[in-house]
Amino acid sequence: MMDTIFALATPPGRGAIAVIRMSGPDTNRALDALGAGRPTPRLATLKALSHQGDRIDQALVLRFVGPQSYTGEDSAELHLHGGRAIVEAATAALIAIGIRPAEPGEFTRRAFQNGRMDLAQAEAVADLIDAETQAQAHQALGQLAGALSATYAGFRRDLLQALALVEAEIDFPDEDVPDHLASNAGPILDRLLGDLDRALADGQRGERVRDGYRIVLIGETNAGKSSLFNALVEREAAIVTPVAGTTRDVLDAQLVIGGYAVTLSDTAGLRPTDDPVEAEGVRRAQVRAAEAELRLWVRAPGDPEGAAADHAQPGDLVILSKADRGLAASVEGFESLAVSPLTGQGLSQLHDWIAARLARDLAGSDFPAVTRERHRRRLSEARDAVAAARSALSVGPEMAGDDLRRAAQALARVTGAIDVEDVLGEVFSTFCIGK
Ligand SMILES: Nc1nc2c(c(=O)[nH]1)N(C=O)[C@@H](CNc1ccc(C(=O)N[C@@H](CCC(=O)O)C(=O)O)cc1)CN2
Ligand SMILES: Nc1nc2c(ncn2[C@@H]2O[C@H](COP(=O)(O)OP(=O)(O)OP(=O)(O)O)[C@@H](O)[C@H]2O)c(=O)[nH]1
Ligand SMILES: [Mg+2]
Repeated sequence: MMDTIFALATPPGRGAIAVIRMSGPDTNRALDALGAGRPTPRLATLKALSHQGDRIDQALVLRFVGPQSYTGEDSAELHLHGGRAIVEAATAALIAIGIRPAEPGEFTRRAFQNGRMDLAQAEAVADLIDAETQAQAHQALGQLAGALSATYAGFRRDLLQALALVEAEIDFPDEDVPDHLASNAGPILDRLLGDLDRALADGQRGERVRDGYRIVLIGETNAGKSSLFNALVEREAAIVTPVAGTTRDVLDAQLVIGGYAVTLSDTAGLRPTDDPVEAEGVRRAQVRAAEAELRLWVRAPGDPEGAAADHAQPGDLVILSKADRGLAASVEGFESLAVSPLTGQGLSQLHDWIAARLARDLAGSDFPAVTRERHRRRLSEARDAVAAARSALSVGPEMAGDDLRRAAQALARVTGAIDVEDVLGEVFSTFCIGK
C-alpha cells in the first residue's frame, strides 16, 4: 500500500501563487479534511480551505482521479496565495491529516512505477526542470516525448528478432545450424552493430548539449588568458596581474553562447617550473585541455609556440591576444582571430566564431541516442555484447544467445524495462522535491 505524499511544487519563498501537490490513496480524504470536498476532476475550483476550524486560504483546487494523473494515482493540487504563512499552515494541516512530505523525485518515481513513463522520460523531466538553454529544453522535450525511448525500443526489437532465430536453433538443433544462423541472424546483427556504432559515434552531442560544451583557454603565462576569460564571462572572475604565473587553479564559468550551454575554463600558463604549486596548476591545465571539445590557444605578441603547441588539437582556434599592442605570429594549420580584451577588439567576432562552432558540433536533425553518461555506458555494453554474439554465431547458438540476452539487458536498463532498483536510486535521488 502506497503512502500519500505532498510537496511544495513551486519555489519556496514569497510569490504570487504557491502550489502544493499531493498524490496517493488518501488524497480525497485530505481534501475532505481541508473542506475542499470533491471538486470535479481536472477543473480548477475555488475553495475556502481550513483545518479543524482554522482558515488556511481561498485557493484553487485541482483534483485528478487515478489513473488519469501525472503519477497515475489519485492526486490533487492546492493553488495557494504564495506567502510563507499560508504555505506553512497548509503544510502543517496536511501533516496533521497524516500525509507525509515527499522525497526528491517521488512524484515522478511513482509515475514511472505506475507505467506513466519510462526511465528515460523520467530523466527528461529532471533535465527539463534543469534546462537553462533552449537547446537543453528542446532536447529534454524530445526525450520526454519518447524519442530516446523509441530509439532503444528499435535496437531491442532487432536484438529480440536475432535472439528468436538463435533460440530456434537451440531448440531445433537437427537442422544444419551454422549456415542457417549465419544467413538469418547474421545480417540483422550486422545492421544492428552499425546502428549502435553510429549512435555511439555522435561526438557526444547529447551529453554536450545537456552538460555544456567544454572550452579551455591555454597558452604561455601572461598571454592574456584570464583577461579574455573575464571579458567572455563579463565579470572580474579571474585575477589578472602583470606577474607571469598568476593563475594556478582551473577556474570554470558557465555561459550560454548561441543558445548552447558552455563551460569555459581559465588555466595556468604552460611553462616549466620548480614551484610545486604552479606545477600542479600546469598539470591540471593539461588535463582540462585534453578533455575539452575546443581549446582557445591564447598568444600575446612575442610569445613562443611553447608548450601549448603540444596540447592544441586540429580545429582549435589561436587567439592573437593584446591586439592593441600588435599581433602575435599565427600558427601554421590553425585559424586565428585578433582579440584585445582591453579595447574590446575582436570579442564579438570571437563570440560569433564560437557560436558557429557550437552549431556545427551540436545541432543535428536526428535525436541523440545518448544524453547521459549512464546511457553511453549501457549502449557501449550492448554494442560489445552484439559484436561478441556476431562472432559466436559461427561457433554455435548457445554462446550467441547469452551475448544477445546480455545486450538486451543493457539496453533495457536505459529505459527501465527490466527490474532496476539500483538504477532507480541513482536516477531519482538527483530530482528536486515536488517533482
Ligand atoms: N498544474 C500543473 N501543471 C503542470 C504539471 C502538473 O502536474 N500540474 N505537470 C507536471 O509535470 C506538467 C504537465 N504534465 C502532466 C502530464 C500528465 C498529466 C495527466 O494528468 N495525465 C493523465 C491525463 C492525460 C490526458 O487527459 O490527456 C494521463 O496521462 O492519464 C498532467 C500533467 C507541467 N505543468
Ligand atoms: N595591452 C593589453 N594588455 C593586456 C591585454 N590583455 C591582458 N593584458 C595584460 O597582460 C597581463 C597578463 O594578463 P593575464 O590575463 O593575467 O594573463 P594570463 O595569461 O592569465 O597569465 P597567467 O595567469 O600568469 O598565465 C596583465 O597585466 C593584463 O593587464 C590586452 O588586450 N591589451
Ligand atoms: Mg591567468
